Amino acid sequence: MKKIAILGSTGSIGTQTLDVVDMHPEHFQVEALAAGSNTALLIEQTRRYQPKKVSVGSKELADKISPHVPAGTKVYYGSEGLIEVAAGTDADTVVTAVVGSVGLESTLAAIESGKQIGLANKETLVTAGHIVTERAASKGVSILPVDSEHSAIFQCLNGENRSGVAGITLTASGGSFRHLTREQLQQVTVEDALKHPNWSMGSKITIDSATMVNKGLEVIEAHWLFGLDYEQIDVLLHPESIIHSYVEFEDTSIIAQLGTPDMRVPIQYALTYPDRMPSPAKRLSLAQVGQLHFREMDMDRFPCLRMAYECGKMGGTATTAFNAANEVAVARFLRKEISFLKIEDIIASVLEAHRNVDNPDLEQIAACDQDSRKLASLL
Ligand SMILES: NC(=O)C1=CN([C@@H]2O[C@H](COP(=O)(O)OP(=O)(O)OC[C@H]3O[C@@H](n4cnc5c(N)ncnc54)[C@H](OP(=O)(O)O)[C@@H]3O)[C@@H](O)[C@H]2O)C=CC1
Ligand SMILES: CC(=O)[C@@H](O)[C@H](O)COP(=O)(O)O
Ligand SMILES: [Mn+2]
Repeated sequence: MKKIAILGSTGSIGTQTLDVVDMHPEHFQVEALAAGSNTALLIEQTRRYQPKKVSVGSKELADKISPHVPAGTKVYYGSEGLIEVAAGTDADTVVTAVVGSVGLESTLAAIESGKQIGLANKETLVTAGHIVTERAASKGVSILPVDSEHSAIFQCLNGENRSGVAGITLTASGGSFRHLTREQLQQVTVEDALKHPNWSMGSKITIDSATMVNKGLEVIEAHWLFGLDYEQIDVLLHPESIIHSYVEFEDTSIIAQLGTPDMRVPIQYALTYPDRMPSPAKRLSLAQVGQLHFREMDMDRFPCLRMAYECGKMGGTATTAFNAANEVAVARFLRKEISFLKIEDIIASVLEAHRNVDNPDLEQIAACDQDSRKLASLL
């Protein structure tokens, strides 16, 4: 029986993690759940899974749900509540599925208390990868990837000697606007941007996919998860999202991981590794798929990917600034305050103003995050 805690249980990854639990109730016990503001769903989840601790975004929401949760469930709130859910129970594994760098503190708390991490919250590694990976290593804690591309790479590397790895390639669907030219991007709407061609995901990551920021975040995530140089990490356009990513070895062999696009597969693998169990995902029939397509990534069409590589190579607080600027810009786009193309303008302007700090500590990361957010909200 594996005991799990989920940060972001009401979101896309959180609810699919609970689908995995439902598939294998004899294998998993839910110890704790954290959500932001979806109190109705959190109450439903709490009644069903009877966790020992739950947390919501604010005191008001905690007061609202308290009368409706089972007597054995303690209710917490805010950033302290998130930390309590991450670190304050007997959970073996914490699935980090909140969106944004708000997940950093609770992920570090989970690591500090020796929990394995099922990492969906890529922004945490982007904003403070050196600190998160160092602390995990010093605590002997594994960070198991949930992100589909990183799960693919993780699976391809299974049993391989790392010295034989030449490089990895992350596949990218191209997002909602992959058929549009940059001219045409001037007219696009929030509603159109939220229609991802292959995956059903939360709104922030769906916009990140359309701007190619998602792949940029994933390049940086891969750098930290697998200890690879940026020169060893490539991105390839693959509209079908069937090949989830692949590793190329020194002898020219390539090992890829394939499957229908269904996040329950990588989520489950992160929870059951090194074992595999049946999944409700649809089986892949290559005969039915017939053809797969690939295109080289055009950095002029997707300048956010170029900026992500530049920040990753620069290191220091550059990736923190990139991430913070993007979080604010995407939130503004979703509120219909700015156009789609303004997202990349904001990121570029914040990076231009950014003064890099090498090997930053958490305080310097927090300062950079705040400054970048402030500027991004004014542009
Ligand atoms: N969705 C996917 O398929 C994939 C997602 N990821 C990554 O996983 C993470 C989650 O994405 P996704 O599930 O799509 O996002 P969603 O927006 O669907 O869900 C986000 C979750 O985080 C909760 N949340 C947000 N802010 C806070 C907060 N301050 N305190 C506590 N909880 C909070 C939300 O609660 P509430 O709704 O109650 O407010 C919700 O449960 C992201 O980092 C994303 O990049 C990676 C690969 C694939
Ligand atoms: C499901 C998943 O892992 C997402 O991060 C996905 O990768 C988004 O798709 P694209 O970024 O390739 O459009
Ligand atoms: Mn991904």
